[in-house]
Amino acid sequence: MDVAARSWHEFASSETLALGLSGTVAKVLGDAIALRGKATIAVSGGTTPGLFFRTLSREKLDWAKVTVTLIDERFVPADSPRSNAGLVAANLLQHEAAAANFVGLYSEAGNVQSAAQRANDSIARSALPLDAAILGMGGDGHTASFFPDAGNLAALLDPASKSNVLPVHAASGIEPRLTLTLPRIAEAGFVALHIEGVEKRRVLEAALGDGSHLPVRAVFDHAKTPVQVFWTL
Ligand SMILES: O=C(O)[C@H](O)[C@@H](O)[C@H](O)[C@H](O)COP(=O)(O)O
Repeated sequence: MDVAARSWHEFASSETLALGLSGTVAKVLGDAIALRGKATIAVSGGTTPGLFFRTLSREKLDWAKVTVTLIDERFVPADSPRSNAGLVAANLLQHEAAAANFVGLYSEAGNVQSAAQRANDSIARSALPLDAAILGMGGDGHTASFFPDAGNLAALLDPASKSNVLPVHAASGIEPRLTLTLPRIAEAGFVALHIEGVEKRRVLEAALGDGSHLPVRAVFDHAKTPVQVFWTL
């Protein structure tokens, strides 16, 4: 299968990358609002996106018409230091973007399977189709919570999946996880992969090489639009 076309956007610093990605995302969301009266964006957690979030939070657009959700979440409450919802609340849903609507994936359900079912339904009601999906990538080539050691990786990456959100049990994910499935991400109008550093560039190049089975490759193979890679040293 040919790898989906991709675009490589290289920046001199994290600061200029954050400005470039924020400006691009703000235009994507503004165009969606102009066309449909609303916009949805799913963002990733981790250590990389903080500066991008803080920069995007100051973009001037009709944030009240924007729904922000998550690409994936650790099965922890929002007040946990491991929570992606907490990261987004503290860094993105501030300033101009404080007016946005947020739909998380975690709920107090007794277990991650029940939480995934609840999230599956709430995402269907309020966040699909995504106008923008902003992905990160781990050093093992995972993106979202598509961990190589996930027991249900085939289900997570099934391009024909009807599920929106699935639970994930993977030792490398630390806590149980909740993640959007590959098709819900691949269907987004704009898909960006935000990675920083030489090592992650090497991992991505390996993932895009012939015969690679690193999970991030599935996004490039199935995205309906060229994946926009935003990278800096
Ligand atoms: O919940 C998460 O951790 C993210 O959604 C995950 O997919 C992240 O994007 C990668 O693990 C990269 O994380 P870093 O930015 O910390 O390297």
